[in-house]
Amino acid sequence: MTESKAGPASTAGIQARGLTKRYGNKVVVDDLSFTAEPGVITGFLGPNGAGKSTTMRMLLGLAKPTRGSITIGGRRIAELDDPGHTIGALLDARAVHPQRTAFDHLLAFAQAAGLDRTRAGEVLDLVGLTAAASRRAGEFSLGMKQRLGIATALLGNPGVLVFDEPLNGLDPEGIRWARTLMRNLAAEGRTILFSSHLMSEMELTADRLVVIGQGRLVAESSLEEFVRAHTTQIVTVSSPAPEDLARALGRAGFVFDRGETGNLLVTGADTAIVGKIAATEGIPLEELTWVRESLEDVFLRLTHDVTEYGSRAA
Ligand SMILES: Nc1ncnc2c1ncn2[C@@H]1O[C@H](COP(=O)(O)OP(=O)(O)OP(=O)(O)O)[C@@H](O)[C@H]1O
Repeated sequence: MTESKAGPASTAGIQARGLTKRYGNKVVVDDLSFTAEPGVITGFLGPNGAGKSTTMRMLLGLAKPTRGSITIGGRRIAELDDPGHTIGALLDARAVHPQRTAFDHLLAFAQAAGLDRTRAGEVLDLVGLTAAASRRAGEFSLGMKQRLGIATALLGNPGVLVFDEPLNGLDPEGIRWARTLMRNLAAEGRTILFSSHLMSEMELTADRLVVIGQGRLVAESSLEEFVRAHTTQIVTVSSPAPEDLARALGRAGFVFDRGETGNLLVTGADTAIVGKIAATEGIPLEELTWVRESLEDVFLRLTHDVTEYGSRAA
């Protein structure tokens, strides 16, 4: 391979259009449309069972859509001239032959794809596994298996990379490494689609978010827009006369919850308004500050209604 160390041979985006998958009576992916663009890390976020893996499997031609399509640059995987150089994927890091060494694992994939054996060494290096090249994959920790899976996905130097829960099992240093790697791959113009069920992982890694719940699209936007559109500001206020304060806020039409320390959590207000109400009514205050709803809370709220396992996610 001559182009293996340079950028990808070609890049294209991923487009899902009305993608639907039914298993028996169950619709697991439901009329899903989204895009993932070159040069961008697209985070594919959804609770357990939301349909992320099924969507990725349809992209890779491992499951057949019941309706709709998911394509790379407008072409289904079966229609690509050179799929091995176009798309690489990590679907299940545990799917390794336990007796094979890391190098032999990569060599087997490289040979099947018609790649030079030197490429196996190159990708081992890229994922920091050179020192473990002759160790059996069966002895690897999940984090090391994730690295090996990422190396396998990179073998053909593809322009499109699909990673299913790549941060699972990685330690903090490994997570930082994977984030930097994805960022560098995107900076080279590649399309990166990576899934997670944790907003905290997305928050620090993704540029754009595609959020799904029970197979349906819940949100698709840049991370910035997502924050702007969905996070609400909550004012936390406490007083030695909490019932007077609660009545005053209620009269002013504000919605609030009661916090654990006797404080009131007011949604849709700012500190100036709450302070003014208290001052007008002569109610003394002990604390008056605001907190932004966490993105994890936003994600749980948005997906709760459409989430089969909503009660378990709490
Ligand atoms: N081959 C199959 N036959 C029947 N049902 C399936 C099949 N594959 C997936 N499902 C069901 O489809 C739903 C979506 O599963 P999928 O693995 O795509 O979700 P996910 O978002 O990747 O979740 P997780 O994070 O738990 O892997 C689940 O209810 C799952 O049980």
